[in-house]
Amino acid sequence: MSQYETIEFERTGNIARITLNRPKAANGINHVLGRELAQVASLVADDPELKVVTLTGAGRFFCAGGDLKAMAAQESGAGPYVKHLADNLHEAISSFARMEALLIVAVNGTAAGAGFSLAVTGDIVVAAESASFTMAYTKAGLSPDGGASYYLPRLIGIRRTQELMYFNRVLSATEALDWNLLHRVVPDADLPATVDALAAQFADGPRHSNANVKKLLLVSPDHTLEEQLARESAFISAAASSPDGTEGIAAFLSKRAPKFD
Ligand SMILES: CC(C)(COP(=O)(O)OP(=O)(O)OC[C@H]1O[C@@H](n2cnc3c(N)ncnc32)[C@H](O)[C@@H]1OP(=O)(O)O)[C@@H](O)C(=O)NCCC(=O)NCCSC(=O)/C=C1/CC=CC=CO1
Repeated sequence: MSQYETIEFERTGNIARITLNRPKAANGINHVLGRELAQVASLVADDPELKVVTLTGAGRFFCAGGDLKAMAAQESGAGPYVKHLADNLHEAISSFARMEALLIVAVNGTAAGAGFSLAVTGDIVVAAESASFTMAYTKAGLSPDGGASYYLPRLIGIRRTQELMYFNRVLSATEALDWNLLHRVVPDADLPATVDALAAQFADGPRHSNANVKKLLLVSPDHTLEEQLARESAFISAAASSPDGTEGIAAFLSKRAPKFD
């Protein structure tokens, strides 16, 4: 039996799989899901063996964002409840962003509000053809959270971010791909196999090198060229003497595929 009420969690070798599991509520984030997501994100972020974490939703939704029914049920106003949700969601997003393992997000259906924000935090983001994306926050009289105001301007620029946040435009998966929000769109039936293949590919890959890429890209927009050059230099020189670097270079010279730990 799962240790979580609203999340399925499975770990096989160096791959962990997280599934948001409130399908009857469109995998909306209530206080339990928010808390459990923060817990599971911290668990995977602290696991030094993991190379890949996958994240998807059960049923026909990826995640419809904050649970609006639970918000409406708060007798003395939804503010404190939403603060609690946002704190947990933000803890989870920060853990995913800082962890060395790669986060592969499989967007299996609608991603709305905080569900959209969560989806784009992935290092690799793959969507089913039928998936759709909408910010939805201002339509519900709320404002963005989940890092949307951080990631979206960096990914798609201010004008497109405004289009999503002010107009609540709904993007199809193909449009989201064209807008640089995703890496791949695949037929719905192929999503699980595609994600498994990507997870296996990165599970065989160089953990340290991929973690360096992740760390470099996360801070890049806030650094000067010289700061970033200094960081690149420190990272690549450490990588060159690491087991991954030693194996990668040796494999090239002996004309064979590298075998990373
Ligand atoms: C576009 C939709 C997501 C899907 O539309 P559709 O396919 O037509 O399906 P529906 O019939 O509308 O929905 C299926 C059932 O799911 C329930 N549901 C959907 N979204 C939510 C939700 N956000 N909260 C609670 N329940 C939800 C829906 O009522 C149906 O159940 P019943 O048949 O029993 O009624 C569409 O549903 C939609 O637009 N949903 C709202 C999207 C939205 O506004 N999301 C919230 C944005 S704000 C936000 O995310 C904020 C926070 C705050 C802080 C921290 C953390 C999280 O989020």
